[in-house]
Amino acid sequence: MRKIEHIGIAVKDLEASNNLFEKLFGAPAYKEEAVESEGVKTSFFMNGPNKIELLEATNPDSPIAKFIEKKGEGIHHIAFDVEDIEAEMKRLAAEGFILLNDKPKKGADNKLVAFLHPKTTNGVLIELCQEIK
Ligand SMILES: CC[C@@H](C(=O)O)C(=O)SCCNC(=O)CCNC(=O)[C@H](O)C(C)(C)COP(=O)(O)OP(=O)(O)OC[C@H]1O[C@@H](n2cnc3c(N)ncnc32)[C@H](O)[C@@H]1OP(=O)(O)O
Ligand SMILES: [Co+2]
Repeated sequence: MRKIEHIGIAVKDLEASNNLFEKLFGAPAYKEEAVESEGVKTSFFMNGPNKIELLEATNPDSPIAKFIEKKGEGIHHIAFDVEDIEAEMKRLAAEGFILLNDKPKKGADNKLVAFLHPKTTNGVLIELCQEIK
């Protein structure tokens, strides 16, 4: 794992949160993207070297809808940039972490992604991200 790729924040209303984060950072989201397989629409902000992903649920079964129902809005996951996602998944599985995917899947912002179950990572949902070249 290299650096933090992004921090994911679960929000109820993407448009309202886009306005809020635009005021916070002084610059608008550089991208909006829906990811149907995850039941989310997302927006991305850069602040210096830091990337923030806002996520709104698009259906009641979405992980974001369930998370907001239980815990409310807030930090949902931390994503780490990896060079070789399949090798990293294999390494982490051998270390005893529970992976939520058998293989990498297409995420947002041109990434292949995979998740580790928060019950094996001190209650924090971890995402692995590999840039698609
Ligand atoms: C846009 C694409 C991509 C990107 O490119 O960046 C994304 O970021 S997609 C983000 C949304 N997708 C995901 O989160 C996929 C991975 N998540 C899951 O598979 C599930 O959400 C889960 C983590 C397995 C939980 O699902 P499930 O067991 O069905 O939900 P429950 O509501 O029953 O929760 C069980 C248990 O887990 C706790 N939980 C749930 N989410 C989180 C979280 N984000 N962080 C910490 N803990 C979480 C939840 O509170 C429950 O705990 P207990 O109540 O103590 O049992
Ligand atoms: Co993410």
